Amino acid sequence: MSLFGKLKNRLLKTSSKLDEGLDAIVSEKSEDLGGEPSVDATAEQATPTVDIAEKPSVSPATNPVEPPKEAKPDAEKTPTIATPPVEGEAAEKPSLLGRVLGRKASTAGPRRVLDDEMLEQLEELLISTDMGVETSLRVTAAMAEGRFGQKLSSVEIKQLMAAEIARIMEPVATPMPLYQKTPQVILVVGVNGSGKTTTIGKLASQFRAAGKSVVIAAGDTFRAAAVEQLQVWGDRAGVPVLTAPEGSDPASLAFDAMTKAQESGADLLMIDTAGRLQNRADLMEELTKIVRVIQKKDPSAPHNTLLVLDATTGQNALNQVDAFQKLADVSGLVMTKLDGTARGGVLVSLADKYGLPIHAIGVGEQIDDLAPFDPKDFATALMGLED
Ligand SMILES: Nc1nc2c(ncn2[C@@H]2O[C@H](COP(=O)(O)OP(=O)(O)OP(=O)(O)O)[C@@H](O)[C@H]2O)c(=O)[nH]1
Repeated sequence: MSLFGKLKNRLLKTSSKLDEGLDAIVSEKSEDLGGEPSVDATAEQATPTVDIAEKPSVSPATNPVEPPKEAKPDAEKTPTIATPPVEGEAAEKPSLLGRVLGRKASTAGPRRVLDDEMLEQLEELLISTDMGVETSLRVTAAMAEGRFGQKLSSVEIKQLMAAEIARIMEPVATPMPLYQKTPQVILVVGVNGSGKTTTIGKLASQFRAAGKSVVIAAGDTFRAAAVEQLQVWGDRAGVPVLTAPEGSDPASLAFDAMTKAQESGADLLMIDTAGRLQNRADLMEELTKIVRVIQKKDPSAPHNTLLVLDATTGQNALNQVDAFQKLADVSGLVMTKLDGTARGGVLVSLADKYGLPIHAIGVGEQIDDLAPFDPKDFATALMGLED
């Protein structure tokens, strides 16, 4: 099955929620006209299709290949870990949304005149997928522009919304940057249960597949179960996991791990951290100390601080971004558990509000269930459009 097919299947809950809601809204006051669509649903084709790996940055904070600070090492030109390029794929595969929007909208089925009432219902529908009020308003307003009073079918509405969602998300869809400097240190933060361990395992496996040598440090030293779980994932990925006795200082483990990674010539060091957001002062101290000690070995480290978020927490994910931005210098996001949630809209909200790079999305519990974030595929799958 294609990646898009997988993504679509896995975003089924959000898209079927939208599907049912849209059908109900349109058929509430519908006219089954058939014939030509009264709106040009292909107009959004003008949305620029940007090659993610090569696109220019929208702001320094979202540019993965440009060293954000002097202290950061030089970035390689073609670094894509959560998006390992498949040979020939880019050339052969036309833009998904382009294909979807390039197709004539289905002329069959009921249509409804776009008016204030319908617009409000559409806003509510998007809000129900955790897209947030502001972002939902933005999407529906863009969709309605120049189309007020026109008759729209569900498919046309989906296409217009998908185009707007893809437009919002394009600037944040950036693969995790790889730097020439080794070991590249990746600090992984996020609340307990968000999927940090799983994501580290999946990433390690992708790094290995890309020919990189990886070391993992089990920095949540206070929870034996968390360490064991990380070891399981390290085994799966074929990557060594450095641990320390339960209750020992995570910063000291990070220092040892950094030493080992340097001595063994590892390309990447991923450091798992505790996620006790309930005790922020402690967590902040812990994270600050980890950063301080690894900087003794390399002043430019950590080179990435990945925040792992759980999509099933919906809008609460935004609070977590707020909180972790205060605790650490978050450089990018991974959103997990997008499969099986009806709250996938939160990712749009996050992109709209914070503009932090989204490096990858977790779409299952298996080792290869970490997908590159493709805004067009995501928007199309989120809206339940066909490939
Ligand atoms: N369906 C699904 N489950 C996921 C995904 N990512 C992680 N999980 C599951 O979420 C649960 C928590 O994942 P962990 O990786 O242990 O989360 P953590 O943040 O390390 O949690 P702690 O070890 O408690 O700090 C596990 O049961 C994972 O299998 C995903 O993308 N999809």
